[in-house]
Amino acid sequence: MLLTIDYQILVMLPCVYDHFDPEDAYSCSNVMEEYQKKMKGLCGKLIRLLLGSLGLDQEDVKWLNRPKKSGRNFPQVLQLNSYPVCPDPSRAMGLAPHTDSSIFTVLNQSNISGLQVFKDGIGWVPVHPVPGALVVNVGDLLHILSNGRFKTAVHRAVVNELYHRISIAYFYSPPYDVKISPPMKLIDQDHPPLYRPVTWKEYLGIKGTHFNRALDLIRNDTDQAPYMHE
Ligand SMILES: O=C(O)CCC(=O)C(=O)O
Ligand SMILES: [Fe+2]
Repeated sequence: MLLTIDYQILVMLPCVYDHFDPEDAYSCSNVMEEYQKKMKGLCGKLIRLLLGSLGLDQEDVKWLNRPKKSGRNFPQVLQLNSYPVCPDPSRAMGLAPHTDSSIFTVLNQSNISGLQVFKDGIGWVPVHPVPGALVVNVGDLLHILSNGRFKTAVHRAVVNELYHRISIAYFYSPPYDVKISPPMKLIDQDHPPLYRPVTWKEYLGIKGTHFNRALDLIRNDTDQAPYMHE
C-alpha cells in the first residue's frame, strides 16, 4: 500500500516570515492588499460574465448589488500555498483531491507545474502554468447557483523533487448569510433544483465536517424534489 501524506504549508494571513524585518513585512502586506484589490475587481467582472453566459444578470442574483463596504459580511480569502521540494513525490500529496467551496477561485500558480484537475473518463490531467495567465476553478457554490450547469472542479496539487512551488488562491464567495440557490430562470420541469438552498456559512460547516461529501449531502432527491416553476 502506498502511504501518502499532505505536503503543503498553507498561509491564510497576509504575510508570514521566519525571520522578519518590519520593513519587509510592511511592503509584503502592501503587496497583498494591492493583490486583493485587483482580485476583487477581476472577480466582480468575472461573475457578471459567467452569469451573463447563463442568461442571468444582477437582478437574478440580488446579493451582487450589495454594497461591498460591508466587508465583514462579504469576506474574501487570499490563501498562500507553499509546497517544499519533496524527496519522494510518489509518497506525498501536496494538496489532496478536493473541490473549492467558493463561487470560484482565481489561482496564480507561479511557473511550476503541480495543479491537476480530474476529468471523468480520463483521470488526472495536469494544468500547466501559462505565463501571465490565471486559472479559474469553479467552486461548489457556483455549481449550486447554476443548477449544475457549471461543474465544480475536482483538483489537487502534486509536489516534485526539484522545485519549491508556491500558489496564490483567491476564493471569491458570496456574503455569509445569503441563501444560495439557482434563480428561477434556471429552473423548470426538466431542470428541478439539484440542491437545497444553503448559505455559505452553513455550507462551510457541512464541508468542514463532511469534506468531499458535502455537495451530495445537500443534493435534492430529484425524483421527489418539488418542481418550482411559476
Ligand atoms: O496549489 C495549487 O495549484 C492548488 C491550490 C488549491 O487548490 C487551493 O488552494 O484550494
Ligand atoms: Fe483548491
